[in-house]
Amino acid sequence: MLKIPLIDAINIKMVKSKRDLLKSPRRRSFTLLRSGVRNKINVNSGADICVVVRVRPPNANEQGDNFRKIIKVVSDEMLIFDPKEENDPFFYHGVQQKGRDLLKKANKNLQFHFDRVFGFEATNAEVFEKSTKSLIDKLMDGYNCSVFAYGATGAGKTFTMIGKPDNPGITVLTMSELFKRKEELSNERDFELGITYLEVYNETVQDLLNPGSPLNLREDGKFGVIVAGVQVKRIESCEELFELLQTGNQNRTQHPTDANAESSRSHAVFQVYIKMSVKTTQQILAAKLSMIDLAGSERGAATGYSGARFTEGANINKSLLALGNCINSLADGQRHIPYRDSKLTRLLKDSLGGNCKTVMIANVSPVSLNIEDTYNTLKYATRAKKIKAKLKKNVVSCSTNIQFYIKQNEALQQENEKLKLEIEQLKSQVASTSSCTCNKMVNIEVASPLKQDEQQCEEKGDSTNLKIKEQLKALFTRRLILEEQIAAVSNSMSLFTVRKELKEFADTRLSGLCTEQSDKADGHKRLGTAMENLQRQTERLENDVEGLTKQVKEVDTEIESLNITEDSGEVYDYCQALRSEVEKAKLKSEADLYKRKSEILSGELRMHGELIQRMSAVLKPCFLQLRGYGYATNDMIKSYHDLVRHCQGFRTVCWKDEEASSADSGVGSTTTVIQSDVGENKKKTPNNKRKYAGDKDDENGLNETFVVPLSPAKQEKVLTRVTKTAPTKKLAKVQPPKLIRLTKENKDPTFKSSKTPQGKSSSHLLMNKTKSPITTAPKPLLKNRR
Ligand SMILES: Nc1ncnc2c1ncn2[C@@H]1O[C@H](COP(=O)(O)OP(=O)(O)OP(=O)(O)O)[C@@H](O)[C@H]1O
Repeated sequence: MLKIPLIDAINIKMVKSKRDLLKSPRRRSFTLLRSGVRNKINVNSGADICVVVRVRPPNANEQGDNFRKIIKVVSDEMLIFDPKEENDPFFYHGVQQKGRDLLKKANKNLQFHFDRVFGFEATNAEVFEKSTKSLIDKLMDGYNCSVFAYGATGAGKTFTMIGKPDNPGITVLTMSELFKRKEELSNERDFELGITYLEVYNETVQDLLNPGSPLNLREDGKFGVIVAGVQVKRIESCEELFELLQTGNQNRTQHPTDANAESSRSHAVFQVYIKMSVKTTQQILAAKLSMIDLAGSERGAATGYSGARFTEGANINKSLLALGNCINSLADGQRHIPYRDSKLTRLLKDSLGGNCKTVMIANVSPVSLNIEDTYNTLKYATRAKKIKAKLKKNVVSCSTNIQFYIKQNEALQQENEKLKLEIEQLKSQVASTSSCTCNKMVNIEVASPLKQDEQQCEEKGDSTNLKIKEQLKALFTRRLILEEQIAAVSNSMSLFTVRKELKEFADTRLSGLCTEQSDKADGHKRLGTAMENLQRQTERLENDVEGLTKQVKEVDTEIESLNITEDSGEVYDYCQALRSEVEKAKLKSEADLYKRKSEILSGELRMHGELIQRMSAVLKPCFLQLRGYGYATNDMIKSYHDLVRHCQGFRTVCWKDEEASSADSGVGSTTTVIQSDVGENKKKTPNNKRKYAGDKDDENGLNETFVVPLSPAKQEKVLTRVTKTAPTKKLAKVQPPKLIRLTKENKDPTFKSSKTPQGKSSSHLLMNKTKSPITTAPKPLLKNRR
């Protein structure tokens, strides 16, 4: 059996003494009434919550003499519950008695005062005028407002809140007033309105405008209660709103009850979010209006339901009990309000008491059939009257506003930069997928002249040209596609080659660094697998290129077979235009390749930079420690200083006979090897500076032999420059230098292989005197390494 939750909730607060606890709830409430407030349950006129009561007219079942009226509306603010029946004379032995019939239950004849009492005849429009219309002012000032419709099932809550299309309820009327006000203030403020329409059914929250899976409630320190995943719909007009409300109501859970054939079995929560920017002050005002049509309270025992209906009723009562408890706690000014007891109270946390202007509409039935429900509702409403609210304007101050905009601006700028970058990336992607683009381009660019030609040809009645052009177009389109494919494949191959080289370098680096054989082996293995993959892919691509090139040849043969020469006139021009399109596409893919290569290489360069930094971080402390403890050999110190100078940008210069060791030291790539032979009479002077090809001021430089690992073209250039320098010319008079291109093949005895880190010899250019300096033991004049 279900309890009557609201009575319990209210009565718990009515316990005055221990003895009261022994009494039944029914007697307890009478105790309260007797103790001073009998016949006048007054409301605290200073209370913040506005409570109005609406008495609905009796329905068809309640008409007639079966039920007596239990509500008498005395004035706009007062009603009498279960009034005394004055015209009900009591006769005893045929004589009219002054007292009442003691066998009949006494009428309660209780006065209830509210902010407003509406009788049968009151329309929705009147209810709106006297209850929720004033909320619009509050909303415009940035205060949250909420409206509750409370009452037993069939008491007229939905009729009051939603109404019918020909008799709209207070939700629609309030909203249309809001729109009216918005229009009036449009010169001063910018408005944004969004609505949500939710239902709480069986302790789950559903979006009525976008039905789906149940939604979760979250609490946010800043924004209060948040319904995760709810869709806020923007609305611009009242008509739009009415449609949305109707849609929502159709999705609402309804089941017939004894009292109402269309009873809503869920709590419907309609919320409007209003954001207003005051144009002059830049203030932002935010407010929320919540309009709640609660599910009808019911007495489980009376309904006699079981199964799903029973659970449904139990949940409705549970949430209404929780709401009653919250109202009691708020009315008593307690600090802890048990909002978390149900989904309904959690959802309405910021709409009930606290920072909110609240209107409660208590709907009651006027006849004795529902006397208990009506009495409970009136007591509930009386209790709610005591809730105090602490209204707080939701204003975003001007300065905060500026900060907000500054932040927003920064965020937007960042986003802008990001988007710019993305656009650039997309552009390059589009360029790299030029195959399709170019394809389209040909089709477009070629199609348009072809169309013009078509017309011209038709005019001239010359269909042969048109036919050839069509053939040409088809062939060149095919060729273009093939060229694109070849370019894509060749580009990939070319990139693979670069990658392979980089991998080889990486392996050499690793070998040079690894101290453990196992590490080396691991590195080699990894590299081996990567290289195998690259090799396989390259081979596959090579096959592809072969096939594609064959196809290109076939296309070319077909084009040639058309025999188009300069004499072919416009057909020739057309053919040339198509050819240049193909060439353009080829050039573009070449450019793409260079771009891609440079990207890879700059990545590698960055990585090298990092690597060097990390190596220095390891090497320097090691060296300092060794030197500090006196373990560093002279060679070590020399090598370290060479390295430092190398890093400073100096090229290392070594004597020819020292070249091998220099190469071994791993700095061979920029080593300039100097071979001196005039040297018999020249002493190695430690303080001599290094000499380079460009040095003009020291004759010592004349006798030097440079071994420069440069490309042949660059070598020639360097040598030309060297031979033209003044001292060199001087020497040339005496003994002109002989240029020898050194390769392994020419087996020149003076050739000394400068080994690359991979151990490969590279071609070097040697400049020395005709007398072979190597045959005599070279005596370096310069001490060029410290
Ligand atoms: N003020 C009124 N004037 C005329 N008819 C009314 C009035 N109030 C309610 N009714 C009628 O009473 C019936 C029940 O009303 P309504 O559906 O609004 O009840 P309810 O409180 O929402 O019930 P439930 O909680 O079960 O959904 C409806 O047919 C409605 O048209």
